[in-house]
Amino acid sequence: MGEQQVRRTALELLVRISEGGGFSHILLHQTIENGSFSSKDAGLLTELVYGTMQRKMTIDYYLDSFVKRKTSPWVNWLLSMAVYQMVFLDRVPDHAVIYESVEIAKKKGHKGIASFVNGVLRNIQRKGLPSLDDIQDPIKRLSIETSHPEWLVRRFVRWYGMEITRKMCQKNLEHKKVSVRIQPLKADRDEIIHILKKDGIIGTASRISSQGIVIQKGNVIHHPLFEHTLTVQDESSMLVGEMVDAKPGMTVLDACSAPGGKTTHIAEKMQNQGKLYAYDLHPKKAKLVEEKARALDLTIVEAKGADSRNLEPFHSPETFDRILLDAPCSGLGVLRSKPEIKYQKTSEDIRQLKTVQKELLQSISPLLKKGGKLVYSTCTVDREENEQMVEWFLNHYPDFEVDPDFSRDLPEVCQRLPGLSKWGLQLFPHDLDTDGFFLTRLRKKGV
Ligand SMILES: C[S@@+](CC[C@H](N)C(=O)[O-])C[C@H]1O[C@@H](n2cnc3c(N)ncnc32)[C@H](O)[C@@H]1O
Repeated sequence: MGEQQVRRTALELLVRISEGGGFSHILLHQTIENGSFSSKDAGLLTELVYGTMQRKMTIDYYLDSFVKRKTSPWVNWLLSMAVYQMVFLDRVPDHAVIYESVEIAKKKGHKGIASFVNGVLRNIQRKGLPSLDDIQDPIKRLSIETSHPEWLVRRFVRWYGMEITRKMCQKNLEHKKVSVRIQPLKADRDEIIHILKKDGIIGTASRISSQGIVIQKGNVIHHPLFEHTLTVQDESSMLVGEMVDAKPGMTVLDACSAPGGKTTHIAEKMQNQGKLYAYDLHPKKAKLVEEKARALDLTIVEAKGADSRNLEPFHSPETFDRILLDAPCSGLGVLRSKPEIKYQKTSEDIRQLKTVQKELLQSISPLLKKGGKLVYSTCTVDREENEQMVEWFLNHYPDFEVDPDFSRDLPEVCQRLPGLSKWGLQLFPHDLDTDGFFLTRLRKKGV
């Protein structure tokens, strides 16, 4: 496949993602799996899609003074992709970027569009880009410089201050390393690191989970160990499995389980002994949990499609030793792998999600045994969905408290992070190079 075909595919994906036709990481994965991409082509495709999407607001700022007429979405994305390569990538010389972009414009549009694209890009080359220093307001500047909508930057700054917000927004522009979790009933972490090394994949032991390996070099997805022994999982998510504190023989509920990364981790911690009920609102997604558990030989998992706001027909009060509520959330912690989220989410979405989070907490909490533990987690950096949600819950359910052992039980590397508060731990992406993530562990009083 030639580079021009890769660029055309990248353009199609960018248009689709921006029109809400799918998440970037899923579409990229499917396109690469189904197409005949060499690993070099797959690398370029990923770079173009992620890079252009990540930097869209900065690129729009640059393009603004050069594009004086309304353009169709694909032309806008074609120009954006070209600017991304000219400004942020060294690998292709500008004249080649302009040539390729004009060729694509000719094929996809007509001569007029091709000459418009040529004109804009040559103008940029000749005149240079406007300076970001012209933006006086520091919030606006950070917003444009790091491509995060202004309302979001204001929200972050209000809660976490300018310094943390800046570090987080800058981190969100970087590539994220892949990490995997080993199935400990099948393999030993050091052994796996050794096997991977022999196959040219360099992995290092996670500081967050005893089962985690951070991949420093190489592609683990096509390794024969994948699927039956290894699960791709961000280290922040592994922290959940560590903190649920599930033991062999317990009865455990995972209320929002799909696609099953945390369910299977908990089942591993239980050494596949006891019972683990895993629900998800969408039966199709619950099937994924079942498949994942089967692939890892974890037979204690029973996955079902159900609304966890109404589990009464299935379970009596005070049934579970442990409950995980990995709640549906705004996803503002995973902007490195789903950059489009930052442009699509609204404060109204957050308001609606908070209602669901509250309803879930209300309905599952009676199912926990006295003395039992409930982990509440989200993959977002949003105080309303995190700390304030915990505060609301504890105010309304005085039979719960933040587990006094919560911070003591955290891995050492998490114990002095700035996001640790009396409500739980807010991990920022720049803290430990993970996703942004929140978790807390609550305990039902009475024993
Ligand atoms: C953050 S994801 C869970 C990720 C999962 N714990 C993992 O580690 O793979 C939240 C999940 O909650 C599910 N969900 C949303 N509302 C729900 C509800 N009312 N009852 C059960 N599941 C729900 C969504 O379908 C989604 O799969």
